[in-house]
Amino acid sequence: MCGIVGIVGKTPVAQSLYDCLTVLQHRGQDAAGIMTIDNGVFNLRKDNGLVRDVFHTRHMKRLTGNMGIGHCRYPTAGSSSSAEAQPFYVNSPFGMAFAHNGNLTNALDLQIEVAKIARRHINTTSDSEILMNIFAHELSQRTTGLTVSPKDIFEVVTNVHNKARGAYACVAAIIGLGVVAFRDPNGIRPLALGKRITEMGEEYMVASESVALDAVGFQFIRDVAPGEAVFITEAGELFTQQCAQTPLTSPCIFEFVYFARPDSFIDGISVYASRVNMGKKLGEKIAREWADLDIDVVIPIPETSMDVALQIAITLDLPYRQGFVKNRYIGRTFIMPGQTQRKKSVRRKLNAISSEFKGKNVLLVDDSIVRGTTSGQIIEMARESGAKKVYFASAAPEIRFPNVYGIDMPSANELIAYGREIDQISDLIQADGLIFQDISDLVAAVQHENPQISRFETSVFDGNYITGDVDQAYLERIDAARNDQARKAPVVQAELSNLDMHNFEA
Ligand SMILES: O=P(O)(O)OC[C@H]1O[C@H](OP(=O)(O)OP(=O)(O)O)[C@H](O)[C@@H]1O
Ligand SMILES: NC(=O)CC[C@H](N)C(=O)O
Ligand SMILES: [Mg+2]
Repeated sequence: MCGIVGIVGKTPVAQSLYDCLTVLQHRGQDAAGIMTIDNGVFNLRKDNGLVRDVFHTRHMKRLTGNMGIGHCRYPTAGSSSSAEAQPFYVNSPFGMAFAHNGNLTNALDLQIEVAKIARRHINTTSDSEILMNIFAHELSQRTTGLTVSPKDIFEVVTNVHNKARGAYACVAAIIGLGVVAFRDPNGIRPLALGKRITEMGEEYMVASESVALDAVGFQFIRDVAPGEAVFITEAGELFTQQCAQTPLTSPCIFEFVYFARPDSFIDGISVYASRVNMGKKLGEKIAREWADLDIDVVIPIPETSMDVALQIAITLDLPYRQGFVKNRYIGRTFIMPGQTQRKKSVRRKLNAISSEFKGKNVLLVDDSIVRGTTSGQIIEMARESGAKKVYFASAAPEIRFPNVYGIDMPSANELIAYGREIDQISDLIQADGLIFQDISDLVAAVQHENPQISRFETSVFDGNYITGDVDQAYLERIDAARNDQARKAPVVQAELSNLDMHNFEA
């Protein structure tokens, strides 16, 4: 995923940007950055690490200015080098900071265009740096002098839509102009718009999730529409326009399953309510298909599955107990880079309360089973704690296809459900019974909160890639480039140490 935020304020914005990034941290734990504009000068701090580790007081003091953008990164393209932490910077035209959530599916083609036609140099392997240069090139083509109208900005975004494919929710801070944000024509990644009224006037903000607005006292105005661009001038005027010819809201359904915080609203859908609905649907399926099972207690696997599990217990009229304690100082395991790190983290992160398992038949609930890292180890822990039988329920269907739109699942072979039937998956994780949500029920659970949304991005479950440009050859290419084995290769490690030329330590 990745979290993005942009603010045009009336007073310094660094602290608000920082606070927003801390509540968007669940979207990206690998790197963080903030870039502000003060008197025609950019101030930048970015590095690998959690938000709280990247920004120290000395950095915050330097991030002066009433306008700026921020990013927290979960790499899904390029490398994990700190040089690929965002925001990126480009100096022409005007000077621009740029942050991106999502993943381009035509990055290679665009890179060639950027080099040959725009004659711009890309210094990293990040797709976001390419997208920034496409945007900058279109801006330079569209404008001659120093003045840029909202109409110019909207034409630039229209041209970006005509070129870029994949998922992109973006925010750019441009010297002398303001902040521009836009969302791809399918609206795969979320983007919310908010406003704060102060004595000095109105301040505007865009952010990946509405929780970021809540955190700093901005009022939610609405979601940025798929294909739409938002332009907030330096003076604080807001302009918006639809810039795509055929936009069709198709949010990524995995945002609702796992990524987003439950207290966020995305495209008019309460993430929390959608998870409760998932629990109801799955509970009803369990009641239908496992009518004679002897389940004593429902236990969630913290943290994301908790809302789903509680509703399953209510639907089945069974007790709900907290059988695992989560170490609050360990982040999310699924978005960690590399299987070795993910595997080690499960036991450090979760510990069982034996009394809740001893002599009982337990139903463990998780939001999803991706590589099976969590489920396998958790079932083992439940047995070690004395459970008699361990059943397992997943609020998402079987994940059998790679993700190309900003979730780091590049390789089908690494997915536990790839090429396997439910019984085989159950055997692998050593469950006494395994049940998955049906895809139609998952879609219904989310759609129930906003029936106007007719389509969701569901490729990891059904292999239907809505941008229409993902074929087998493409999937093989990203598998070869980004599977766990490829990322361990020594050449990549060597490359990482050479790339960093953006940061400076103070
Ligand atoms: O099958 P896997 O490859 O293990 O992936 C799925 C697991 O990873 C996620 O948890 P994570 O620890 O990332 O975050 P959470 O605390 O928000 O549940 C998700 O909630 C599942 O528990
Ligand atoms: N998950 C994301 O949104 C990642 C953004 C971008 N593709 C990167 O890898 O930095
Ligand atoms: Mg989890």
